[in-house]
Amino acid sequence: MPSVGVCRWRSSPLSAVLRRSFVVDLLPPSRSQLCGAVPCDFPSPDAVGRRIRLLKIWWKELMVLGATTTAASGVGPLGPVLGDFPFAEKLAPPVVAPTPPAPPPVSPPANCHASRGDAAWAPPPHPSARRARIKRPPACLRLPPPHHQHTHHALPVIPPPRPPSSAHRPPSIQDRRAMGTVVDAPTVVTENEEVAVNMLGDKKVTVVFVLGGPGSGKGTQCANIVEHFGFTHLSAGDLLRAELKSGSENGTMIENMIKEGKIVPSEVTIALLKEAMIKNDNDKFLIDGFPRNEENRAAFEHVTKISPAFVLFFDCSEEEMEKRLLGRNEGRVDDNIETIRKRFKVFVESSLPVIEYYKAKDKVKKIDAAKPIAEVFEDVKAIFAPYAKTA
Ligand SMILES: Nc1ncnc2c1ncn2[C@@H]1O[C@H](COP(=O)(O)OP(=O)(O)O)[C@@H](O)[C@H]1O
Ligand SMILES: O=c1ccn([C@@H]2O[C@H](COP(=O)(O)OP(=O)(O)O)[C@@H](O)[C@H]2O)c(=O)[nH]1
Repeated sequence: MPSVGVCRWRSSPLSAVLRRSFVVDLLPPSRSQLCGAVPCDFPSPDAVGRRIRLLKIWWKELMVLGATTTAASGVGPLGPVLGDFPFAEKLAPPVVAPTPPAPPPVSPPANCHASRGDAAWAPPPHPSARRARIKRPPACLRLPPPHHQHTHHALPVIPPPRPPSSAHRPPSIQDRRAMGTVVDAPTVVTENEEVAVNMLGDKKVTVVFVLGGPGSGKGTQCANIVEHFGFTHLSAGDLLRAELKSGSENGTMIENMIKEGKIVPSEVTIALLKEAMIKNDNDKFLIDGFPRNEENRAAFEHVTKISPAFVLFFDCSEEEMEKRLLGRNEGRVDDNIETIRKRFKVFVESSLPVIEYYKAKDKVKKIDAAKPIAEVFEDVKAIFAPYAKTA
């Protein structure tokens, strides 16, 4: 039974908050048999030690199950990664807790609809996992079987970007990246709700994604919406530009991606958006220029547990957008004809599918953005009327 356990570690893109994250992607069937992703934020070397010990125990369990490992670029098998872990040498000789015997076969609880052998079902938490107080979802919430799949899950929906060449094709690196994003407490993102139990805890937030090609007028209209409807404007592009100016460790990478019109890795952008939302007291956010691809979308929903109230889509011809961008005069490194053409291509290939995704959920409000600014805003106002400031 070829099961695959993959592990990687990474540091937060925010240099100010140096938190190490260990992510284990367990691909089916191990994922359901064991524990899914292991959420590990490491505030201190002691905590690192505890988590490493836990991971080692889980690793042994995988071995008991006959798992094999697969290495792929940027992702390493668990064993070597543990050895490479930067804090490992700071630990006293690692005390590996005695591995309890593999748990005996257990039947699913009566109130669980999944049956034994069903990929959705998993045995109860291993005692060692309980000791470490890792939050685990109820067994029934883990990996629903295909015929029960809903759009939102405790685990991210991995969109099918291309048909698998064989039934057992392992997920791509992009799939794994989307799957492996760290979560603190698996929670279901609710459908058709403007707000959900989310990363902001009890604070209910309304999020509107503002999408459209480069130069379609997203930023211009967001400024109007802020003024009239009291939203907070979070431009993903502006956050990335600020991050690169701050001298962040990701600065060079961000700069290169922007110059090339490419999409910055999700974890970087999402960390910035997340931080901005947490810092802000407002409960209404316009997220401008994000998500730019399907991976951005799945990772954002997975990490924040926030589903947008709707998507405001500024529809505009490339000809008009090109004219506007060349006349924008903001000194941006990407407002040159060569990069503009690349950005258009990325928009069509990567961002339009996100709009299609939300269209299928009836969440897209399309605006004719080719009209003059004031006329576009008249259409925008009609959409935002329910959010009119009451004060
Ligand atoms: N409806 C419009 N008609 C003409 N020019 C516009 C319109 N909307 C925005 N612009 C101008 O086009 C440029 C790009 O707009 P911007 O809001 O920065 O686009 P985006 O945020 O989508 O990249 C800016 O110089 C802006 O003043
Ligand atoms: O979520 C985002 C938003 C922006 N960008 C990068 O930032 C650039 C500028 O984006 P912005 O939204 O500021 O401008 P637009 O292209 O919409 O005019 C893009 O081309 C990308 O390289 C990104 O990678 N991810």
